[in-house]
Amino acid sequence: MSPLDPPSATDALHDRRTAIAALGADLRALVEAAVRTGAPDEVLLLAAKEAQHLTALLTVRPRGRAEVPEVDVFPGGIRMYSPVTGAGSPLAPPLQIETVDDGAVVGTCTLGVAHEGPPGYGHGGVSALLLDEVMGWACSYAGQPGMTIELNLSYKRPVVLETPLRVTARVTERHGRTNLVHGTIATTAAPRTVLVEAEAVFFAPAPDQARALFPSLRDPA
Ligand SMILES: CCCCCCCC(=O)SCCNC(=O)CCNC(=O)[C@H](O)C(C)(C)COP(=O)(O)OP(=O)(O)OC[C@H]1O[C@@H](n2cnc3c(N)ncnc32)[C@H](O)[C@@H]1OP(=O)(O)O
Repeated sequence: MSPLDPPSATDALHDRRTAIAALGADLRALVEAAVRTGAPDEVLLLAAKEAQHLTALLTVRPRGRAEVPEVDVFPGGIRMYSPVTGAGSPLAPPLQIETVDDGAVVGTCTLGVAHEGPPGYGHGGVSALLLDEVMGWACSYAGQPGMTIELNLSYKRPVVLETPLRVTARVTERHGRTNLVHGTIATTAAPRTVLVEAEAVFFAPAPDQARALFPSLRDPA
């Protein structure tokens, strides 16, 4: 089993994750519709009322700011509400960590108009988001989950929206708790044509640092 495979889930956990993902998918469709709509003002105001109703429906036992959701595996595992990979997040494309290819971690996703920077193209910050995530997974895959302490990007070509993307990352060097990581974004149709390239430094906090940063962690080691 790869370290990226989620551990087997109980039926209740599976059902909860399925329900979270169903809501996430519809919220993403709603966000995309909202940023593309040409509906008249009165329809927007009606939709705003409906959105307030939904917010009230969901504001039940909200989790604390630093609480790890019970449906997650942290660190190094499934994050249902991640703004990048989270099936339950309306912000996430969501990116899927699909394969580990020759030591590299590969993620795939398609950006929508909600992720737009220049018209028709992805926002540069969204590219950084995708790369940061997949580079983080590369550290986890290499056995040392960590936090980004440096991230440098080179934007070579614009990232087209509504086009399947391939994000790759690989740890190139390790020095103690520090990992140097290389990452790229390309389209799945032309994986050799690099659109965005990144170099990053990740740091794996020592157990005492991790305990201070993440008080709800059960096993900081
Ligand atoms: C699988 C899911 C993937 C998700 C990936 C998402 C990744 C993220 O987005 S993480 C969020 C963004 N990153 C952060 O918030 C990190 C903020 N930084 C920090 O909290 C701290 O710098 C922390 C905890 C990492 C290190 O703490 P600190 O007290 O600096 O530790 P310290 O022991 O002094 O430094 C560790 C090493 O890192 C170096 N370092 C620390 N910060 C930096 C920095 N900003 N730039 C360069 N080097 C740094 C130090 O020089 C030191 O190097 P060495 O061991 O060679 O002397």
